[in-house]
Amino acid sequence: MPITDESSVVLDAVTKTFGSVTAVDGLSLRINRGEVVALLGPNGAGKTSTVDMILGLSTPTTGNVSVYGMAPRKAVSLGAVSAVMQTGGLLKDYTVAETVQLTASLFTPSRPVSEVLERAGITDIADRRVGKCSGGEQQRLRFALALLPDPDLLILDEPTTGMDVEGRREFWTAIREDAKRGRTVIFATHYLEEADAYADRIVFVRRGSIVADGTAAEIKSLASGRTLRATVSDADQPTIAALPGVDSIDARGDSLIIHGKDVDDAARYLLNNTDAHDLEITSHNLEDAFVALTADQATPQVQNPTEHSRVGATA
Ligand SMILES: Nc1ncnc2c1ncn2[C@@H]1O[C@H](COP(=O)(O)OP(=O)(O)OP(=O)(O)O)[C@@H](O)[C@H]1O
Repeated sequence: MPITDESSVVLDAVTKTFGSVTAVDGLSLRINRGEVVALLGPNGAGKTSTVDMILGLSTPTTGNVSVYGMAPRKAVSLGAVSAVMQTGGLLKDYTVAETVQLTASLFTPSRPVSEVLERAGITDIADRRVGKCSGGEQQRLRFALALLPDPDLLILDEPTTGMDVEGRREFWTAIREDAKRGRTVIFATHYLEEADAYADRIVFVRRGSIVADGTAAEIKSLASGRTLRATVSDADQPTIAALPGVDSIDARGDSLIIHGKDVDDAARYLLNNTDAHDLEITSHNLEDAFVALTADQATPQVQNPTEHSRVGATA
């Protein structure tokens, strides 16, 4: 269907409660066309609840969700949105091609079977029975099925759970290749490396709210800081602790571990004034950011803006 709205998905102050549990807590988010967005967060953060509302499988308790300016269910019924779910929906005795053929007969219009098999990278296993396919192959089959209506928006909820490394890599290669055509992709994951490798934008969700929104590099920079390790026997720790940029010092035998936003001054001090050697400076990675963002105490450097268009991480 021709889509004119620049935004694929808009969530406006969306809350979803289940009894006394608040799964989604006043979440606002705008996803533009062509973005590949990871909803990243720990277990129970509210990712699936959010995805379900975008798919029209459930409705917000308060707030509003629109997909291409429509109610989600309408967008799904028009073929503008497809989903690749984790489990279910496949009959083990059919072959891969028969499964796609059968599903294609439900859609009018539908992309050709051979085309979606090709795009999902499963042409070579078209004659294999579904029951004999690996987890990764079955997920690529689900991906092929999701492509039949040629959706503008593809939604994947933890699509690679239980898959081995190779299966995951092949699955994501197929998704990424397809996304190059301009399809909007939203996927929920708690695999940091998946979000890092495959998303243009990471929306970090914690306890039903967005705590960070930006590129992987921007999210990583939220765990901003460096660690300086050195072997040193004569360092004056109070002097180092007072240097600009230094947050904390850990002494372990002859090793000194200095943490801080910027440890260049500390390195300079050590080299000029002590017998320090074997200096090593490391920066934090996405995993550090994940730990910082999911820590129980709210991290002071992370804001929680109420409106999330492509704002970048808010450090
Ligand atoms: N149908 C439901 N009834 C009751 N509570 C629910 C229901 N669905 C979700 N919840 C609760 O809402 C919270 C958010 O769950 P949700 O599945 O959205 O999180 P998630 O980020 O997808 O987690 P995971 O990574 O473990 O799948 C959790 O506390 C969960 O137990």
